[in-house]
Order: sequence, then structure tokens, then C-alpha cells
Amino acid sequence: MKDHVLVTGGAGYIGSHACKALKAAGFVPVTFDSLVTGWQDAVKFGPFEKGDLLDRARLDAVFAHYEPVAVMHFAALSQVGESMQEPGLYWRNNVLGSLNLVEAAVDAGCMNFVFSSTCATYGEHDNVVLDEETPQLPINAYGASKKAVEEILRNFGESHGLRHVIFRYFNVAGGDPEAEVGEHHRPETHLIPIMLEAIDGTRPALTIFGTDYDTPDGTCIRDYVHVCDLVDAHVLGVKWLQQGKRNRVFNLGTGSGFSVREVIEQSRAVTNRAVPYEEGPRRPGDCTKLVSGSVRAERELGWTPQRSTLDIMIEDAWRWHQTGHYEK
Ligand SMILES: NC(=O)c1ccc[n+]([C@@H]2O[C@H](COP(=O)([O-])OP(=O)(O)OC[C@H]3O[C@@H](n4cnc5c(N)ncnc54)[C@H](O)[C@@H]3O)[C@@H](O)[C@H]2O)c1
Ligand SMILES: O=c1ccn([C@@H]2O[C@H](COP(=O)(O)OP(=O)(O)O[C@H]3O[C@H](CO)[C@H](O)[C@H](O)[C@H]3O)[C@@H](O)[C@H]2O)c(=O)[nH]1
Repeated sequence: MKDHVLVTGGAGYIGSHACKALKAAGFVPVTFDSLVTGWQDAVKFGPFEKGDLLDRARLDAVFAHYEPVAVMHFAALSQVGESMQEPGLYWRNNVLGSLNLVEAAVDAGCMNFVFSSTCATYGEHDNVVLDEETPQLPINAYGASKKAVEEILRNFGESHGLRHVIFRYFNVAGGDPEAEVGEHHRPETHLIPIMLEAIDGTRPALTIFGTDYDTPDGTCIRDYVHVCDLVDAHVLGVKWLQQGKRNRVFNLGTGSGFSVREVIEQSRAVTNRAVPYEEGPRRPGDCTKLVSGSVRAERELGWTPQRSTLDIMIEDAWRWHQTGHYEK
């Protein structure tokens, strides 16, 4: 019988790609999702269990039914701006929800746990190359909620032997090259999908948030990683835990940074269309430069990103943008 993996947030952008990768690797991905920001149409690669992390009885029933060998925990609210206006929402959903999940996993004897964290937990370290030892000083409730879940995992690792891998993502981009699933946030806040909507006229223009940063062209620099490479690291993480290894944090980024203007130029080249944009003020909370300075995932997990070049990420996102969509 194939091993089941419980994928919370499997109806979302990254979780749906993880389900496809898990299926390809011989696992059965079981999506657990409330659809608060996800899409039932995105659940294509295994069973769907609708439920909320805050519903402990529902979690217990799903663990008992599938007896998963591991959990991949993507389910979270992840809008920085919203987290500053409604911190309670983020602490309840992301932290209490994760605590429920961790306790349900431990009680069910499912001791392999892979968690989606973020480089937003590092906070403001402008112009510093970030590695896993960089102090975590989050500047918004979203980042604080993710850091708190990291602490929960460390505590349960010590107290109950829960084996965990924490991945701190940089900027996730691109989509399934076969366009079976893709990035679909409502509202969308991420640069590349917004840019593609501006290119095809479904929104008026992209606004560049700030042109006076201390960077070569004045715009912010980010480290973009392809969602398929990112989820491949998660599958490696599950296998690594199944080998009995445990409790490690990995940055997932490429180590290369691109400015907003460079992303615009690459989008123009890939789509062969003009990118309508205007220059606007800085967006509160944006760091100047966020680039990973770690090769730990490559060295220890054997992770080798295949599609994380800017042109491929934009090409894949553009293909999905032109052909794919979800309905509730
Ligand atoms: N997209 C990025 O660039 C990025 C960067 C860093 C970290 N992350 C993290 O990766 C994870 C996935 O992000 P995404 O972009 O795929 O987001 P997404 O919104 O597309 O997916 C999140 C999924 O979780 C579900 N969900 C949320 N709260 C839930 C709850 N209480 N119970 C059950 N389901 C719930 C949503 O319905 C949705 O399907 C998140 O944890 C996010 O914080 C994303
Ligand atoms: O309309 C837009 C949207 C974005 N940007 C700029 O493009 C860059 C990337 O912005 P995104 O919103 O795509 O991504 P962020 O870097 O703000 O945030 C993402 O990556 C973070 C870690 O870097 C967190 O994990 C967060 O959850 C995730 O959304 C930033 O400089 C931003 O100012 C624009 O200029 N215009």
C-alpha cells in the first residue's frame, strides 16, 4: 500500500503543487483544507477532506482514517498587510490552528512533520545575505505567527520526539509546467501574477512600490524560487525524516536576487508584450533586499533546483495565466 501524506492547504497555490509532486514520488497526498483562500478545483492528485485546522475532532478523524506517514503543513493565512490590521486572525488561524494540528499528529503517532515558514520571520536585515542562523526579528504579525509555529515544533520535538523540517521560503513564483495547477490568490498581492494581469489588461497597470531604495536601479530585490523546485524540497524533506533524521531548518531560495525592474524587463522579454506600469511610493513593511545566503538544502537534502531561473518562472506563470483558472 502506498504511504499517505496529509497536506494541509493542499487546495492552495503551493500545496496543490506539493500534491502533484507527492503523487509523482509514489505517495498519496490527502488534502485537508477549509477553502478559506483555496480552490476545490486545485485538488487533483488525491483525496480531499474539507476541514478547518481549528476543528480538532475533524483532524483526529482524518488522521485515524488515513494513518498518514507525514504531514506537510501549508495551511495558513499569509497576507502581511491583513496581518497588521487583524493580528488576532493570524494568531488564531496560524498559531492555534498549527498547535491543534501538531497535537493531533502526535496523538495519532504521525511523527514526521514538514512546515512552511518564511523569510518574513527574519524581519529587517536590509542588505544582509540571510542564512538559517540570522536572528529572527519579524516585523509583522504574519511573520510572528510563523516564528511561533517554529517554536511549537521545537518544543514538541523535545517533549514528544516529533521529527520536523522547517522550510523558510523566499519568494515563490512560477507554476506547474503542465498548467494543471497554478498561482491563484484572491486578492493577488504577488509581483509576477500582478504583472501578468497588467500585461493582458485584466488590471490597468502594475505599480512599482518604491524607486528610491538603495539598490542599483532603486527598486527592491528579491530571491525568486520556482514552486516546483520548492515542493521538490518538501518531498526530499519527508524522505529525509523517514530515514530517521530530524529537526532542521532550511532556507529555500536560489541565492540570486532580482530587482522589480529586472522582473519587469524579463516579463516583457518572455511574453513579448509591453508591461504597463507606473512608479508609486514604497509599500510599508517592504525590505530593500531579501536574498538567501545558504546552501544547506542543497548540501544536506540533495536539493537541486531545476526551474528557478527568472525566465522559466515567468514562462510557467504566463502559461498558467493564459490557460488555467479555478472556480470555487
Ligand atoms: N506564496 C509565497 O510566496 C510564500 C512565501 C513564504 C511562505 N509561504 C507559506 O506557504 C504556505 C502556502 O502559501 P500559498 O501561497 O500556497 O497560500 P494559499 O492561500 O494559496 O494556500 C493556503 C491554503 O491553506 C488553506 N487554509 C488556510 N487556513 C486554513 C485552516 N485554518 N484550515 C484549513 N485550511 C486552511 C487555504 O484555504 C488555502 O487553500 C503558507 O503557509 C504561506 O504562509 C508562502
Ligand atoms: O504590485 C506590486 C507587488 C509587488 N511589488 C514589489 O515586488 C517585490 C515582491 O513583492 P511580493 O508581494 O511578490 O512578495 P513579498 O516579497 O512582499 O512577499 C513574499 O515573500 C515574503 C518573503 O520574502 C513573504 O514570505 C510573503 O509571504 C510573500 O508574499 C516587492 O519588492 C514589492 O514591493 C511591486 O512593486 N508591485
